[in-house]
Amino acid sequence: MAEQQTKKRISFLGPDASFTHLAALKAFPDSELIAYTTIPECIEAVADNEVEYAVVPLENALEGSVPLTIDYLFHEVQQYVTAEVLSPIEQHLMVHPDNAKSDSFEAIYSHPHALAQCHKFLYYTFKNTPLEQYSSTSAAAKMVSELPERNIAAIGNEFSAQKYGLTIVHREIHDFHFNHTRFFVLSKTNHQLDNPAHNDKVKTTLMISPPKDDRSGVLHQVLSVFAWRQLNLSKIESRPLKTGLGNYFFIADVVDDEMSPMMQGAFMELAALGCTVKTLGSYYTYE
Ligand SMILES: O=C(O)C(=O)C[C@]1(C(=O)O)C=C[C@@H](O)C=C1
Repeated sequence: MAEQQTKKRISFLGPDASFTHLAALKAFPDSELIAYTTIPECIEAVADNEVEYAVVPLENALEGSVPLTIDYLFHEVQQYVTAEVLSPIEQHLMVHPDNAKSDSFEAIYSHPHALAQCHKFLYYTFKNTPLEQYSSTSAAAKMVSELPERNIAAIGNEFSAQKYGLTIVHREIHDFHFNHTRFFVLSKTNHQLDNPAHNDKVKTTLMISPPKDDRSGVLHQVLSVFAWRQLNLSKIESRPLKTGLGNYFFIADVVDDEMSPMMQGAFMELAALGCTVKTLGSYYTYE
């Protein structure tokens, strides 16, 4: 008798109708999706075996990386990227139906990345309206739906307006088109999942801490490790080590499998240079 496949449990940045929820639905249409309030809680749920996978936002095409995700993966846990998911992002301004005729608001609430993606719209349309950061776009939408007596608005996706019964009063308010967010699917074990739109290209994400002697040219040396091996870096950026101003680690995406001979050689050379490398594993790219 076929083993009863227990449903996989997936944590995501909630509540329902966040962009992360939509990404989790795309990646795991038949799993048990469990909403958490913050990104660290999603990641800790994997660490504590409450769930098998976490879906968390990593970077946005307009705003760049989500620092909390990167810093938590670097400083707090060893987890692996088993898949990446890319989602188009459309931001709308929404209000409780009782306030649908307002043309000014006490405040506008949303996730900091969502507020930043709509900076120009907000500056030119609601210049003097306080912008309040919230844990997620859907949390902001849910709060606005529960407080009709306050003349406030939220920024979020169409799904959250429907879910929480809000009226969209300004559509597509993000400043640039082609707005996408990249999400990581995290696990305690290093393996690769099929993703809904993967091709056979594989990426590896590394967190590289330079040697402590702070000698000049170390970044050039690190880049050379990949360059002469023709290992394509699709991304590299620095993040504070939190050991003092000017101390950084680098997060890099390399377009190759970490088990390839060239990548194994790169790991050895980086160690010989005195670098510490934390790998987040290899995964199929999402095209
Ligand atoms: O707030 C949400 O809906 C999220 O899923 C988080 C998040 C993010 O962290 O960037 C995801 C996609 C958008 O860029 C806006 C916010």
